[in-house]
Amino acid sequence: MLIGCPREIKPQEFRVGITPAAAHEAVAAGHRVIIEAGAGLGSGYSDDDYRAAGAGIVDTAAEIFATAEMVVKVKEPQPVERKQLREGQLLFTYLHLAPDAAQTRDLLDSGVTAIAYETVTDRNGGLPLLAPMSEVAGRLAPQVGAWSLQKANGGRGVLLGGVPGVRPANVVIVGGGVVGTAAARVAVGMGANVTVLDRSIPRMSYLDDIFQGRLTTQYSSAAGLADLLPVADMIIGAVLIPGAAAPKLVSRAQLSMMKPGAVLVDVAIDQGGCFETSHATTHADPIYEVDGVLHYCVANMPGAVARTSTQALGNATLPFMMALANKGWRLACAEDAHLMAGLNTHAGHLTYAAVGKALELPVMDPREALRV
Ligand SMILES: NC(=O)C1=CN([C@@H]2O[C@H](COP(=O)(O)OP(=O)(O)OC[C@H]3O[C@@H](n4cnc5c(N)ncnc54)[C@H](O)[C@@H]3O)[C@@H](O)[C@H]2O)C=CC1
Ligand SMILES: CC(=O)C(=O)O
Ligand SMILES: [Mg+2]
Repeated sequence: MLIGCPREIKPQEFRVGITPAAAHEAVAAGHRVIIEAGAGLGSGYSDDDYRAAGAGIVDTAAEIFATAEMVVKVKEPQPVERKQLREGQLLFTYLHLAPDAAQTRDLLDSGVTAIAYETVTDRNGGLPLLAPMSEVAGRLAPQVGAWSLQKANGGRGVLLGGVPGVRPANVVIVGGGVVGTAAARVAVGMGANVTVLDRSIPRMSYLDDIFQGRLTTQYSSAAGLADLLPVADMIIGAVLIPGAAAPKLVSRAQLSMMKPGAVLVDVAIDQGGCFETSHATTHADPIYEVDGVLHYCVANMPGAVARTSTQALGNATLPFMMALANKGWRLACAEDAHLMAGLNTHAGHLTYAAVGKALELPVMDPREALRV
């Protein structure tokens, strides 16, 4: 199979979809790999690193979209990329379609077969291609939140860990999955007073066990979260209902209950955000203020630490990329229900139920799509 990887063009996105190590494995298995010149530079990989792995370097993304049978990326295709996708081509990348009607329309119009990293599942009920980036974004969340709390950045001038004789900051984490757990680890490590809200009691038991009393767990209800708004210095939004638009857990009216200069870090922004006042921002201009409360809503947080993130993502995507290349998407998905869970669009059909529900579009059963 001809596998292509263009340079990411989303603002400040420095990750790359295929590492030299992954290119090497694909070439060793008899596939051809083409990489856009400079695609790896932001993650510290030169064109020569890819050449040494047996990949070809091409000058333009257009060549990749025109020729590759499978396009492997990191972020959702941008409008100029979407115009180049076509029926019979496989796209393997993050999509986050539920909050993105325009992208969904374009993918359906193109006819491309699109497998979304974030909806591929595993046998433990996890999301193996989302998890590595959630590990990164979760660790970054208290770090960017702490920076936002600094006075010069508009925050309330609170140090996360406090100092002897002065209380630490109160950090509330809504959603105790992969992002929430990683965020808790860093926030606890920085000395903050941490509360994690979730709706899964087994998950809260797990957190209670591993943190040994260094954080508090609380069942996530609207009333319980409202009680925490006046005391929180930082709230990290880390909820997920796989593939679906994020539920809105803090309304605009509730911002007035918060301390001026407190910060909301909405990691769930890629699924539309879990605070009513969230809208996606970029690394170039990450923070804005509404009613005195700061919002950090960068939808590609892991891009900030591109080298770590590219390696972590590449480790997770490699076995699935190889299965798709070795078997073709139909056989690979027919043999692996977890990979099939990643299928979001095929030949003009939407094949992911939660996206159809969010966007009020008809959905084809992915098993039926295998026959189309
Ligand atoms: N902004 C960025 O750069 C990145 C964003 N993300 C996003 O972060 C979000 C979280 O991802 P993961 O932690 O991997 O998901 P996860 O599935 O591991 O965890 C989500 C948790 O939310 C909980 N939950 C669901 N509804 C809830 C509610 N109403 N109240 C409290 N908890 C609730 C679930 O029980 C689960 O424990 C996703 O939207 C993901 O796409 C992930 C990586 C990077
Ligand atoms: C998960 C995601 O959207 C990201 O890593 O950018
Ligand atoms: Mg994202």
